[in-house]
This record gives sequence, structure tokens and C-alpha cells, in this order.
Amino acid sequence: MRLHRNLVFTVIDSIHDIFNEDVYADKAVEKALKRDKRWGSRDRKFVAETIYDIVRWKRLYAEIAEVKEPYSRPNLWRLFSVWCVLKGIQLPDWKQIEPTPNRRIKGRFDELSKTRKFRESIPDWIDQICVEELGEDVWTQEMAALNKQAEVILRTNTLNISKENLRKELSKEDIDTEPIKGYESALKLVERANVFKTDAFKKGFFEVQDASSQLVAEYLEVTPGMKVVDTCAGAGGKTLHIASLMKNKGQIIAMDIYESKLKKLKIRARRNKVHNIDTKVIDSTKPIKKLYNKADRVLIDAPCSGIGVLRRNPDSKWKLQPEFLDEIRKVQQDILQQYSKMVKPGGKLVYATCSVLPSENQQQVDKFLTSEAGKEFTFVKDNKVLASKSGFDGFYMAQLERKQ
Ligand SMILES: C[S@@+](CC[C@H](N)C(=O)[O-])C[C@H]1O[C@@H](n2cnc3c(N)ncnc32)[C@H](O)[C@@H]1O
Repeated sequence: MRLHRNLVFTVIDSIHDIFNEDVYADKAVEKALKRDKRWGSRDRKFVAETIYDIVRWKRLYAEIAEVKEPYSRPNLWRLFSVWCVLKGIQLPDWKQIEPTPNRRIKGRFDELSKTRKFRESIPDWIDQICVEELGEDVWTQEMAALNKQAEVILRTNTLNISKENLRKELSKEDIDTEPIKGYESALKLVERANVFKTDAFKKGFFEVQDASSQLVAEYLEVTPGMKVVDTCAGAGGKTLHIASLMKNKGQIIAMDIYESKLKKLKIRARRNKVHNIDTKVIDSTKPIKKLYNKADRVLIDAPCSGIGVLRRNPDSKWKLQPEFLDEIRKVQQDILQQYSKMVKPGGKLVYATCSVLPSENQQQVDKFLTSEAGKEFTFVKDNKVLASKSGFDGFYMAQLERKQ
């Protein structure tokens, strides 16, 4: 493989932004891909995948290269050299690249690979918490799975097209997909492609959504005509799925503390031809109280550590802080206590996270069920989705029913 200077310089600038300037990796990649309109799909793939690789393996590469943060330009080039050697790419003869014997890099890689926190490139504190909560064996497998590149999964918007017809439409646009057993509306891309450019996307035939995430709306067991509150709706990934399952009939109230996210949801709803969503910003306790005892279904897709979706957001490993985890666990319990009151007697509540940590998942549900507010509910079922078992994101979902 021949390395192109402008592509590699873009990678170096981007990892500088991510590691030294606290820019989110997806934003840095977005910016990088806008740098040169002449780049073809292979160039773009190189830029995006190399940035994500170096972000994912930062700790391992830094240990191999013996560099410390904040990374100077020469040290960013050293990280890049490690990436090249481990990928089997010959180091170019450029002045930025110090001659480093491949033997030395490979030797350090073999040595460091004996220790999980280096091999899987994970901060000590996350490794420690996950071992405590999941046990050595489960965590070792889980972390290896969370370091794999995520496949692109689509959710058919069955309001507008069937899964089979969507396959045909996409194939006309040279995108091959295959169904995934056990996931009603999901299609997996055979090869990565920019699906957002397709006519099928513009016509609202699908959304990009991981297969595990697609289990959440189904867990709510909605039917057309119900009143459903999606309390942490964000930009509406799951709200749109709920609307599809309700066949556009009934009412969905999509709530979030950020108006900007709900604005994005509205744009997506229009493209999806969804007409039964009302949005409501949670700017006080008022909008919640107004809905006490009113909803057939309440979804709490709670803010969480995101440890189940590290395949997609590898930079979270470096941005996450122990204090944030403590804080978010408090928010999760608080949300459960308050928002559960919107469920009407006989109605159902689903609590979900994209984390695999029991302290954010079943322990939160257990704590809630033994509290005053939780006494009104019975536990129906839960699903602990591990990336290592499912092949998709790590997720948790629990269904509770309010007593009559
Ligand atoms: C896991 S994300 C939701 C993802 C979204 N449901 C989807 O499927 O695309 C959690 C959301 O909770 C919101 N949030 C954080 N604190 C909240 C609170 N106290 N009440 C309601 N929403 C909150 C965040 O803004 C974020 O959008």
C-alpha cells in the first residue's frame, strides 16, 4: 500500500484535535472528510478508518512508541508509525517519520499484548470497574468484542417499505444487504458504504441503527393507538422505531432536556413520514407531572457510560471519567423514580441503557423496585445484551409493569 501525504497529514491533524484539543472523534472525522472534494471513496475510507484505529488503540500504540500526552507533532507521527508497522505497511521515507526498526515495534507489541489493559487499550480504572462488575472472563471477551469495528446496520422503516423491497431498492443503488436472523427489521450492509447519500434514505425507507438498539422499541410492546412517552428521546432513534411499530397511530410524546436534539428528531420524523410524535423539552418538573398516570408505555433510554457502544465511539474510553460514572448512576435512579410516575396502572415501563455494567442496569432496576415509587411495579423480564455474545452493541433493557 502506497501512503499519500495529504491523507496522512489529515490523519495527523485529526488525531491532534482528538487527543490534544478534546474534539469528538466523529466530529474530527467529519471535518477531515471535507478537506478535499477530490478524494475518492478509498481515500475517505483510509482517512476515517486510520483515525478511528489510532483512537481505538491509543494506549497500546503510545506504550509501544513510548510517548506521553499531550502528544507533540513528532510523537503523533510516532503513533502513526506504530499503526503502519502493525498493519504491515512499509514506513515511507518522509522527514517526519523517524526510522524505527520494525522488529522493535513488533517485539514491544508481543510483550504488551500479554496484559489486557495494554492489549485492549483501555484505561486502568475502566478495566478495574468492569472486572469487578462482570468478572475477569466475561470482561476479557467483552472488551475484545468492543474493540472490533462495528458493521453498518439499517432498520427498515416499515411505515414506508417492506424489508424485502428495501433490499431491492438498495441493490439498485449498488448496496448489497442481508437480513439478520432474530432482528425483525434489520439489514446488514455486506460492504461499508455511505448510505446517507442514497435515494432510499432520502425517501425515509430506513434509518441507520445497531441491531441491539433495535430490540429496545420492540421490548415496549406497543400497539397502534397507544399513548407512549419516550422520556430520553435524544434525536429520536428509538422514537422513530416506536412510531413505525405503532403504524403512525396513537400518540408519542418525545422528551429530552436538550431542545437541539428534539429539533433533529423533528427533521428525521419528517423524512420518515411519521406524524404521531409531539416533542416536549424537559425544562422543569412540570411536563413530567402533567403526564402522571397517563401513559400506556414509558421508555427510559437512560443517559449512561456508553461502555456497550465503544465499537462506535472508541474515544469515549479516553473521555469518560470516574466522577461522571458516579454522577450518571445518580441521574439514572432519579429518572427512574420520577419518570415511572407517568405510567398508568396496568401500563409498562422499559428502562434501557447502552452499557454492560450491572451498576447502571439490573442494580438500578433492583434499587428502584425496592423503593417507594418502585413498589407500584412488578418486574416482567430483562435482556442483558453483550457485544461478545450478540456480535452487536452491548445493551440492557428491562420491562416493568405498573400494578393495576
Ligand atoms: C442514550 S441517549 C438517548 C438516545 C435516543 N433515545 C435514541 O435512541 O437515539 C440519552 C438521552 O437522555 C438525555 N437526557 C440526559 N439527562 C436527561 C434527563 N434528566 N431527562 C431526560 N433526558 C435526559 C440526553 O440528552 C440523551 O439524549
